[in-house]
Amino acid sequence: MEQTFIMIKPDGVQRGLVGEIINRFEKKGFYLKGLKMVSVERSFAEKHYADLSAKPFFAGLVEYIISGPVVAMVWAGKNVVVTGRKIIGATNPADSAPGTIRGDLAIEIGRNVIHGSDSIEGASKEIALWFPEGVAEWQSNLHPWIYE
Ligand SMILES: Nc1ncnc2c1ncn2[C@@H]1O[C@H](COP(=O)(O)OP(=O)(O)OP(=O)(O)O)[C@@H](O)[C@H]1O
Repeated sequence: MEQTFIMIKPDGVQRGLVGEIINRFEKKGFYLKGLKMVSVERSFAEKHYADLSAKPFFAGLVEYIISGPVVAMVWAGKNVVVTGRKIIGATNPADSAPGTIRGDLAIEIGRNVIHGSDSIEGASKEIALWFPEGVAEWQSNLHPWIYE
Protein backbone atom coordinates (compact mmCIF):
# COMPACT_ATOMS: atom_id res chain seq x y z
CA MET A 1 0.00 0.00 0.00
CA GLU A 2 1.24 3.51 -0.84
CA GLN A 3 3.03 5.37 1.94
CA THR A 4 3.87 9.00 2.64
CA PHE A 5 6.06 10.85 5.10
CA ILE A 6 4.30 13.48 7.20
CA MET A 7 6.07 15.74 9.70
CA ILE A 8 4.42 18.04 12.21
CA LYS A 9 6.84 20.97 12.35
CA PRO A 10 8.00 22.60 15.62
CA ASP A 11 5.22 25.22 15.53
CA GLY A 12 2.59 22.49 15.26
CA VAL A 13 4.09 20.69 18.25
CA GLN A 14 4.41 23.89 20.33
CA ARG A 15 0.84 24.92 19.51
CA GLY A 16 -0.62 21.60 20.63
CA LEU A 17 -1.84 20.59 17.16
CA VAL A 18 -0.45 17.03 17.16
CA GLY A 19 -3.72 15.36 18.13
CA GLU A 20 -5.78 17.49 15.74
CA ILE A 21 -3.49 16.63 12.80
CA ILE A 22 -3.30 12.91 13.55
CA ASN A 23 -7.08 12.89 13.91
CA ARG A 24 -7.57 14.24 10.38
CA PHE A 25 -5.42 11.53 8.79
CA GLU A 26 -6.92 8.79 10.97
CA LYS A 27 -10.52 9.80 10.34
CA LYS A 28 -9.90 9.89 6.59
CA GLY A 29 -9.08 6.17 6.76
CA PHE A 30 -5.29 6.24 6.45
CA TYR A 31 -3.19 3.89 8.57
CA LEU A 32 -0.47 5.15 10.89
CA LYS A 33 2.63 2.99 10.34
CA GLY A 34 5.36 5.01 12.03
CA LEU A 35 5.40 7.75 14.68
CA LYS A 36 8.14 9.39 16.69
CA MET A 37 9.00 12.72 18.27
CA VAL A 38 12.50 13.88 17.43
CA SER A 39 14.70 16.96 17.68
CA VAL A 40 16.79 16.87 14.54
CA GLU A 41 20.36 18.06 14.07
CA ARG A 42 21.07 20.89 11.65
CA SER A 43 22.83 18.52 9.22
CA PHE A 44 19.79 16.22 9.20
CA ALA A 45 17.40 19.12 8.50
CA GLU A 46 19.70 20.26 5.67
CA LYS A 47 19.61 16.75 4.22
CA HIS A 48 15.82 16.56 4.42
CA TYR A 49 15.49 19.91 2.61
CA ALA A 50 18.55 19.42 0.32
CA ASP A 51 16.43 20.12 -2.80
CA LEU A 52 15.77 23.64 -1.47
CA SER A 53 19.38 24.46 -0.57
CA ALA A 54 19.65 27.17 -3.26
CA LYS A 55 16.50 28.99 -2.10
CA PRO A 56 16.87 32.30 -0.26
CA PHE A 57 14.69 31.01 2.59
CA PHE A 58 16.76 27.83 3.09
CA ALA A 59 18.73 29.03 6.16
CA GLY A 60 15.53 30.26 7.85
CA LEU A 61 13.76 27.02 6.99
CA VAL A 62 16.52 24.95 8.60
CA GLU A 63 16.46 27.18 11.72
CA TYR A 64 12.69 26.67 11.91
CA ILE A 65 12.88 22.88 11.63
CA ILE A 66 15.57 22.59 14.32
CA SER A 67 13.86 25.10 16.66
CA GLY A 68 12.06 22.35 18.59
CA PRO A 69 10.92 18.75 18.40
CA VAL A 70 8.97 17.55 15.39
CA VAL A 71 6.59 14.60 15.05
CA ALA A 72 7.67 12.32 12.21
CA MET A 73 5.07 9.93 10.81
CA VAL A 74 4.47 7.43 8.06
CA TRP A 75 0.90 7.09 6.82
CA ALA A 76 -0.39 4.47 4.40
CA GLY A 77 -3.38 4.15 2.10
CA LYS A 78 -4.63 4.44 -1.46
CA ASN A 79 -3.30 7.69 -3.06
CA VAL A 80 -2.00 8.81 0.33
CA VAL A 81 0.74 11.04 -1.17
CA VAL A 82 -1.60 13.20 -3.27
CA THR A 83 -4.52 13.04 -0.86
CA GLY A 84 -2.19 13.82 2.05
CA ARG A 85 -1.06 17.00 0.25
CA LYS A 86 -4.71 17.94 -0.26
CA ILE A 87 -5.45 17.42 3.44
CA ILE A 88 -2.43 19.62 4.24
CA GLY A 89 -3.30 22.41 1.77
CA ALA A 90 -1.21 24.84 -0.30
CA THR A 91 2.33 25.68 0.89
CA ASN A 92 1.38 29.27 1.72
CA PRO A 93 -1.46 29.25 4.27
CA ALA A 94 -2.73 32.47 2.65
CA ASP A 95 -3.64 30.31 -0.37
CA SER A 96 -4.69 27.15 1.50
CA ALA A 97 -8.39 26.35 1.26
CA PRO A 98 -10.49 26.35 4.43
CA GLY A 99 -10.89 22.75 5.56
CA THR A 100 -7.22 21.99 4.96
CA ILE A 101 -4.75 21.82 7.84
CA ARG A 102 -2.85 24.94 6.76
CA GLY A 103 -6.06 26.69 5.71
CA ASP A 104 -7.57 26.13 9.13
CA LEU A 105 -4.54 26.29 11.41
CA ALA A 106 -1.81 28.51 9.93
CA ILE A 107 -1.18 32.07 8.72
CA GLU A 108 2.38 32.34 7.39
CA ILE A 109 4.43 30.28 4.92
CA GLY A 110 7.37 30.11 7.34
CA ARG A 111 5.10 28.71 10.09
CA ASN A 112 2.97 26.33 8.08
CA VAL A 113 2.74 23.59 10.72
CA ILE A 114 3.24 20.46 8.63
CA HIS A 115 5.23 18.81 5.86
CA GLY A 116 4.06 16.09 3.48
CA SER A 117 5.99 14.27 0.75
CA ASP A 118 5.28 15.63 -2.73
CA SER A 119 5.68 12.38 -4.73
CA ILE A 120 5.85 8.62 -4.25
CA GLU A 121 9.59 8.72 -4.99
CA GLY A 122 10.09 11.59 -2.53
CA ALA A 123 8.09 9.70 0.08
CA SER A 124 10.25 6.60 -0.15
CA LYS A 125 13.43 8.69 0.16
CA GLU A 126 12.07 10.59 3.16
CA ILE A 127 10.80 7.43 4.87
CA ALA A 128 14.24 5.84 4.44
CA LEU A 129 15.88 8.99 5.87
CA TRP A 130 13.55 9.39 8.87
CA PHE A 131 12.74 5.75 9.61
CA PRO A 132 15.87 3.69 8.84
CA GLU A 133 14.64 1.25 11.51
CA GLY A 134 11.53 0.54 9.40
CA VAL A 135 7.84 0.96 10.19
CA ALA A 136 5.10 -1.22 11.66
CA GLU A 137 3.52 -3.71 9.28
CA TRP A 138 -0.14 -3.99 10.15
CA GLN A 139 -3.58 -3.59 8.64
CA SER A 140 -6.64 -2.29 10.44
CA ASN A 141 -9.54 -4.68 11.04
CA LEU A 142 -11.68 -1.89 9.61
CA HIS A 143 -10.03 -2.34 6.19
CA PRO A 144 -13.13 -3.83 4.48
CA TRP A 145 -15.20 -0.89 5.78
CA ILE A 146 -12.84 1.63 4.18
CA TYR A 147 -11.98 -0.17 0.91
CA GLU A 148 -14.28 -2.02 -1.53
N1 LIG B 1 8.96 31.84 0.22
C1 LIG B 1 9.15 31.17 1.35
N2 LIG B 1 9.50 31.80 2.49
C2 LIG B 1 9.70 31.14 3.65
N3 LIG B 1 9.57 29.80 3.77
C3 LIG B 1 9.22 29.12 2.67
C4 LIG B 1 8.99 29.76 1.41
N4 LIG B 1 8.67 28.80 0.51
C5 LIG B 1 8.68 27.65 1.17
N5 LIG B 1 9.01 27.83 2.47
C6 LIG B 1 9.14 26.82 3.51
O1 LIG B 1 9.81 25.71 2.96
C7 LIG B 1 8.98 24.55 3.04
C8 LIG B 1 9.25 23.68 1.88
O2 LIG B 1 8.89 24.35 0.70
P1 LIG B 1 8.27 23.57 -0.54
O3 LIG B 1 8.33 24.48 -1.69
O4 LIG B 1 8.89 22.21 -0.62
O5 LIG B 1 6.74 23.48 -0.09
P2 LIG B 1 5.85 22.26 0.39
O6 LIG B 1 6.26 21.05 -0.36
O7 LIG B 1 4.41 22.65 0.37
O8 LIG B 1 6.24 22.19 1.90
P3 LIG B 1 6.73 20.94 2.71
O9 LIG B 1 7.91 20.38 1.93
O10 LIG B 1 7.13 21.53 4.04
O11 LIG B 1 5.55 20.04 2.77
C9 LIG B 1 7.56 25.11 3.12
O12 LIG B 1 6.66 24.24 3.72
C10 LIG B 1 7.78 26.34 3.96
O13 LIG B 1 7.84 26.00 5.36
